[in-house]
Amino acid sequence: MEEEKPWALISEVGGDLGYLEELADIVKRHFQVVCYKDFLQNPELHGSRIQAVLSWKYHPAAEPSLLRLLPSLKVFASGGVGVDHLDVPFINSLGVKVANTPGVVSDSTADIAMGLLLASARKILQGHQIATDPKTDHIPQSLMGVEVTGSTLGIIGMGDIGYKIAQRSRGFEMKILYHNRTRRCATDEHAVGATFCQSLDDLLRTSDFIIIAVKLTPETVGLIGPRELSLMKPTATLVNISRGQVVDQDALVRALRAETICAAALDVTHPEPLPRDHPLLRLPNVLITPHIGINTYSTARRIVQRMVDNALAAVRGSPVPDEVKPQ
Ligand SMILES: O=C(O)[C@H](O)CO
Repeated sequence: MEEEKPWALISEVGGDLGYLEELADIVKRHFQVVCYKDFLQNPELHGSRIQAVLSWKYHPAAEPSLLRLLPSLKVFASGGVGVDHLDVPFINSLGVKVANTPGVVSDSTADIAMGLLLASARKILQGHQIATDPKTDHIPQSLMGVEVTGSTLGIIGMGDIGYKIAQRSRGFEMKILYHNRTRRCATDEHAVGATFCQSLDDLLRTSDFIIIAVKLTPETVGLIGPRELSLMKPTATLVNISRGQVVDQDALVRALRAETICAAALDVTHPEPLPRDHPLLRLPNVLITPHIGINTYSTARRIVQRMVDNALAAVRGSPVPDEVKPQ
């Protein structure tokens, strides 16, 4: 007789995890699935049998009051690499493991960083607007962009994503500087031609493009504040694909308004989305995307498969491949 599949709680199909039926199907191969809204209809019935939560970005089941309704829960399997939306020590204190999906998100996140850099430097969105505006019959001078090829790129945070960004920048013959808590080994540096910059200030002073790829931790909150922005060249562009909290947004607005830096391209903000009247949404030298760094079909499939692998391991009592330990 086939063994009964364990139960998992996911978001509603059409919601985050299940935005493609296909993604929910990957989970359903291994789990009996309860969607969040069905769970809320009858928390007593479902709560006692759910052993895994599979969550993509923020999930309301991460709230302590809800977690307490899941006495059989063994694992909170989160999609993506950042777990800043989860209270890991609290979840662990309930005997529940936390897992993320590092590695599988790096390529698509590095791609979006390069996409933002290029789109901002070469004013691709403004170009599209002009090209599609029926009233426009000339190309304004303001559409002159910044040359990417041969420029200096400063990468803040040289983990997997930062490294993939460096690999991509080589194709643009960029001079690559990086700042990281720990220096990469000489082989890694050589392979991408990256130079370690112990001093963040030096990196900020010399880079034409700066990409932030650090994790959100208490140490990185506000890492780029008024002082750091003031060190950047007036021709420099700041790209953030990490978390909004790493940049002091008020200071960024001031720097962009005063044009003490040239532009910013942000896949992340704080909060997300920004209030509709936020000044960052009105500035002509800002490009914003709604945290879509990992949003590709193949990355999504890999993430969900990885969440399933982590969840199954926890349910079976095996070591969880991507377990996140409290910092
Ligand atoms: O952390 C990540 O992997 C992405 O930013 C999605 O949250």
